[in-house]
Amino acid sequence: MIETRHLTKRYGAHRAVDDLTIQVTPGHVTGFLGPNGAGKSTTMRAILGLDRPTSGEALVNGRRYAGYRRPLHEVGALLDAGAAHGGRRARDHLRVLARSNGIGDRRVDEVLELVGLAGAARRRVGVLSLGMRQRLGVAAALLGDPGVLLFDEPVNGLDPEGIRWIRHLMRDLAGEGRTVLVSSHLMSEMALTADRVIVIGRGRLVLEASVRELRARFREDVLVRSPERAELAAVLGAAGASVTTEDGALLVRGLEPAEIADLAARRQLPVHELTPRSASLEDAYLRLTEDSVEYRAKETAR
Ligand SMILES: Nc1ncnc2c1ncn2[C@@H]1O[C@H](COP(=O)(O)OP(=O)(O)OP(=O)(O)O)[C@@H](O)[C@H]1O
Repeated sequence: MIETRHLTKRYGAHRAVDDLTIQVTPGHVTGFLGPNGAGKSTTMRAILGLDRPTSGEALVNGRRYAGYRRPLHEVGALLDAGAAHGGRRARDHLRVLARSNGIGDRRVDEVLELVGLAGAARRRVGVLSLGMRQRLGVAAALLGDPGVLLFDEPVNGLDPEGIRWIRHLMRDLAGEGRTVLVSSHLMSEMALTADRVIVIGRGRLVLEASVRELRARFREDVLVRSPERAELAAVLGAAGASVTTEDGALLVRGLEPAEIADLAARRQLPVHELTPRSASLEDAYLRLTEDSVEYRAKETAR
């Protein structure tokens, strides 16, 4: 479990994180979303004790990161794939980290195997591809078998196979009951990976919701097909819905799919299709954060 309470981080007069209170619970992948400069990395750094909050606090399992003697057992993080020393061999990089937390070499070999790097254990970090370095970062995060994991933009620069691997890994880790927080500025990516999202803008909380709630909130209409189209349209209209037709289908606003199905069933009107249609999550996200984009290109007049 990760919590921030009234977390504020100021750089000079600029509030990178502004009175942010969030809870990230175990058992699912939580997407941490916001435009560039929204404060995602700063929040993650505060959680990991790398940045000292100006006020408020960030806790992992009820304690500050600095309060843990062997923090790798509590929380693992993938922040910056370039962080490892380039001249060091992959396995040695992990061994140094492991030792500082009382973790033995056997676990090092286990995590190398787990991330598919066993064959590259003796290669120097500097010659590893970006994808392999990302895997090495994940191996480091998993060393202490922690219950809490943070990934900062983990798919950046990865090829499709690498992206699929990391998505599966995050879901598996959450499935094991761990707390998984993953930052991204792409809602489309999070729609595939996350169960819940926390959206921030200009350091402030914009929205905390499940992906399912988000889709429902941005529901546009329900597409309904029925051989008794006219009669069904009249029934739905009488129940307060606004109904239009398109391509032989009814487009219904103002009623939930279950209400539409119940009304049709009561009149014994057959329904061949009932499809709730939402604005794309990407559109929903853009609408949510449009006031908090730090730098925006000016619209060019044509
Ligand atoms: N060390 C620093 N000194 C001064 N300003 C900083 C520092 N670190 C971050 N900031 C500023 O704080 C704000 C939040 O930055 P942060 O990196 O947390 O955002 P982010 O959401 O992770 O963005 P991105 O998606 O671009 O990584 C930005 O305006 C950034 O310029």
